[in-house]
Amino acid sequence: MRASLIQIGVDDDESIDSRRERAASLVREQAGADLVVLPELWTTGAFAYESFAAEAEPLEGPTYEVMAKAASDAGVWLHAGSIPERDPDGPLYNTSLVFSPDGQLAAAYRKIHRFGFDKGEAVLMGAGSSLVTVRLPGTAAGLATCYDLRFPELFRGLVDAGAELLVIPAGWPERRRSHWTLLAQARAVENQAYVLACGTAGTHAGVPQAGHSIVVDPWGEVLGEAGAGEEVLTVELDPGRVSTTREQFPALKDRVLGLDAPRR
Ligand SMILES: NC(=O)CCC(=O)C(=O)O
Repeated sequence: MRASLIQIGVDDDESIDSRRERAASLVREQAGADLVVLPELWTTGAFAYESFAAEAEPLEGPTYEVMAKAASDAGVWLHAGSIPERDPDGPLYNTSLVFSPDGQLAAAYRKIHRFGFDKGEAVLMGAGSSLVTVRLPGTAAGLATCYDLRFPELFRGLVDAGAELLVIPAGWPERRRSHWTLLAQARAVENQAYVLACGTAGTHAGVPQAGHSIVVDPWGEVLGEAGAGEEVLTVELDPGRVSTTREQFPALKDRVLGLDAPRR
């Protein structure tokens, strides 16, 4: 299985329309890959809080249309990263879209853990409440977004639902790059799953981005890591390695659930 992570540059001096077209061209260039991944909120930038409301789109808005066509033109499974979604009956959401190679929406995931503590995304967007997995040929992917990476219980839920690939679009800042790499490897090792974590390059809203998109195998080995700039990271995965790793080193079977709370 060939996966290509498009670590697109998100800079304030490029219009969203231009970046959308450029992203679609980059997806088309990945024809021959099995799975293509874009990052979190790559239209606005994950930290461009002041533009979320103005640039939010309905689920089936312009990014959906362009990405559905790009997926079918390239004949790939496309995790199109996330968009600021405007729910007609509710708040904004940070919503990831996955398209099948015929351009049909296969899954949508609303980010559960919103970043910013009491500011930014945490107050501007609503929180998703549902885990999402999507069947891919010969495997299953679990979806998470950026700050979700810090919450291991979410990934355990995805593994319990059958996920073997954990796909994480992000807009992770350079300031905390060491956490990004460490957490991506930790999620892979503890869940004995592939981690595909795709970030952005460039600087938007004054926040330099880490880049360094990374693919980690179920043993925790880094299969590929991008640099800081715009780049397409392509790796070969063997989904069968998830079950062999889980059989040969069956730590997941030793989980102990429902522990008693400490006595006071
Ligand atoms: N967009 C995000 O979720 C940023 C997360 C982040 O910066 C962090 O967890 O650190």
